[in-house]
Amino acid sequence: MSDLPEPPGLPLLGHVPALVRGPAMHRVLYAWRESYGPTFRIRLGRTTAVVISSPDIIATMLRERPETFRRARAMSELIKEIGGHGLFDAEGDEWRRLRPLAIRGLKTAYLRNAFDTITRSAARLRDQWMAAATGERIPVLDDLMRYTLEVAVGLTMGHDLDAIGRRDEPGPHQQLSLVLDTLTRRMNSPLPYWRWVRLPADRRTEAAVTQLSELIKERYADAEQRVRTGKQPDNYVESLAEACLRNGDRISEQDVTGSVLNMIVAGEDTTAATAAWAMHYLATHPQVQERVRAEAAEVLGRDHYPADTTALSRLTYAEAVVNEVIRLRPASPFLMMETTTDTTVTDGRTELRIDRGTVLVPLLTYGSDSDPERFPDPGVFDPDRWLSAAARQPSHAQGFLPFGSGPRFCPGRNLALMESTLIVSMACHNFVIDPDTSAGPVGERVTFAVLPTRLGVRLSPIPAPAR
Ligand code: HEM
Repeated sequence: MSDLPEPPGLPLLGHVPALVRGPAMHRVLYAWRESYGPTFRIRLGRTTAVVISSPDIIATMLRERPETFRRARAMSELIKEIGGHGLFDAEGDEWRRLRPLAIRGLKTAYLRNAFDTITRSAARLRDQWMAAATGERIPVLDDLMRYTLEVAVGLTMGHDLDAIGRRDEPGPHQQLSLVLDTLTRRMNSPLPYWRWVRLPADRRTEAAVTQLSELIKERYADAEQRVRTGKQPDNYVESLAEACLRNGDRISEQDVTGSVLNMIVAGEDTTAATAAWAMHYLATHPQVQERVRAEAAEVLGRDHYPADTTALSRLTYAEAVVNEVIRLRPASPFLMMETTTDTTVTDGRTELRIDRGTVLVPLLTYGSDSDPERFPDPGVFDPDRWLSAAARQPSHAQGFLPFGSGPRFCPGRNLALMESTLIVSMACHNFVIDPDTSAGPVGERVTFAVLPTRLGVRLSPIPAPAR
């Protein structure tokens, strides 16, 4: 490890200033990857981390969990401290216990009410956009954050937060997006300042987490009652209650609040960012917009959005748009991991010996926007590439893991694709989308997800008879 190349950094702070102040963090890592090769070292304050881009080594790291590799301890501790401990940051036996519960809970939610919950929120969003004046700047990321939060709360707890309708009223939806900002700020801070002094943003984040935890506890108590009377679970908390009452699974109150919060936070910003980037690409690619519109006209007819999952599954071009957005703007381009033991990994060409406790940063999607071997004309936004037979070849997926891989693969992938595809299709079916750069050019900001900044669009409703 000591012979790995390292970009120039500062004494004490190492590479943190370059990562925080430069362009979005993953872009800085990509630039260093170009100069220093597939494996290099960086210093995050006193911690040395190894950045890895070899697809084979990354696949091994993701597969050998939770035994040999884990999420970075520092990050897990921050999530715990903020009160959001759950599946994402659990390790070892705790993770083995929580993972099947989460998978079963999400499956229950998908099967029973995911579609209705998503369309209810999409309908509210459509109404809100319809009510906006033609030509008004629509802050799509904010709107889509409320959409994904509303869906996540509906699916996990069966509760209608109505974050879209009540957008100007106080509530967790006003502050929840601060959670990832706060986590990121704490992660990048050279000192754990929040243990001595809380900034106003820290206090607001903690208040939002407390508020949501109270809601989860309430909903779980109700779910227990319903399940005791023989009701079949309809959502994630009911599924947890059933596992506890019927199967005797050990689930504490903390398991429930943490798991649900964790699920909401893991799914909200990532999916909202993907849908918001999709709106950006649609606005700047009118010919793609036109094709989504033509597909929607054929599949949806006079409906505003798909009537059922069969209609949704026929929106293949809209889904290709989402996949292409994820290729160019993956919401989670890297992970922060750690080894649990001394180990050696290899991709057949190089062998990397890693000491126990070393922080590792696998670049999950490196090259997806620049490698012409896997993605011809990589810089071009071309949804058609996802409709070709080549898109189904395993080599296409090599080194492109936007949802991770192995035993900790993202359990929310299908939900994220459903939510985003529905927005893409609904938006083009109901509106002409134009870019609005009055706030400046669109940029990127990394919290735990890569979010678009200054993104606005203008929406012109398409009169119903014209559809
Ligand atoms: C476009 C949207 C999304 C992206 C790009 C994304 C990406 C990821 C990635 C990269 C991981 C790490 C996987 C690994 O360690 O191998 C992950 C894990 C996770 N995601 Fe997602 N995700 C998205 C949406 C969602 C949604 C909607 C939910 C919840 C409903 C969700 C819940 C989770 C959870 C709970 C984990 C932790 C799983 C575990 O550690 O066992 N994600 N996601």
